[in-house]
Amino acid sequence: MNEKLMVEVQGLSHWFGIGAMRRQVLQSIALQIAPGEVVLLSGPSGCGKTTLLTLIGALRTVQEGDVCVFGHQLRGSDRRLRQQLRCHIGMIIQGHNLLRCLTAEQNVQMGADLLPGLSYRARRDQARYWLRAVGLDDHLSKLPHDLSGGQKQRVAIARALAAQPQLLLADEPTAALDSVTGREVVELLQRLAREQSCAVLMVTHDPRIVDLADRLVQMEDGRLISSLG
Ligand SMILES: Nc1ncnc2c1ncn2[C@@H]1O[C@H](COP(=O)(O)OP(=O)(O)OP(=O)(O)O)[C@@H](O)[C@H]1O
Repeated sequence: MNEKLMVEVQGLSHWFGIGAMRRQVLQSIALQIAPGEVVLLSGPSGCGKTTLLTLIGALRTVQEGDVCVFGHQLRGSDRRLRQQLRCHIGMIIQGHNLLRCLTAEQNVQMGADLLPGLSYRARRDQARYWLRAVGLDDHLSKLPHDLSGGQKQRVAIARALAAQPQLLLADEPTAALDSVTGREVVELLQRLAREQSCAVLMVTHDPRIVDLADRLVQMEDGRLISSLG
């Protein structure tokens, strides 16, 4: 285990289903991500990208292989450790996952609520800062159903960033965004990676943001087939 790495995956395999329906979706994956590194993960639909992301994000039980996050082994880990680690992992998932009864500002403030020792006002200021950073300062008090798909995606991104994660896992974060906004958002993620030594692993099919990555990793049929630095 290398403690200087944010993520160290070795020999990771994963199966879904039981009995005759059991099917292997990840095959002996190896992946390392250093602090401040932005890694893009791409590959055909169904090849296992989201499964890999959720395993690294401590949202699934590791069946076989090593998954070390911030130097902690997830295989065989208890629920408390996974909960503690998740406080430092930002997730931007497909479908936004915003709370419908909360405004954009309140949704983002939930991210800042994970930071210890901040007053209500400081957490609110954090929420406003990140909403401004994703270009939504005019939409603070809107509920999710009054926002477009791209705006909801930006609120979800602001919420993840407001928690100042050490590791950010993003599943197609630019999918609902136009090319200018998509690039701006990824530039923001890149800046966060640099300034806060946060590691970023992003699933994307978006060729417009490839140049913003430190490394491109390609996946096919549950295997990593290439890694270009
Ligand atoms: N909970 C589950 N139960 C059973 N099979 C699943 C489950 N989740 C995913 N799978 C299957 O595992 C395989 C990998 O799915 P995964 O969502 O990781 O792929 P993906 O590369 O992220 O696809 P996409 O680009 O379409 O989001 C697919 O064949 C999928 O149908």
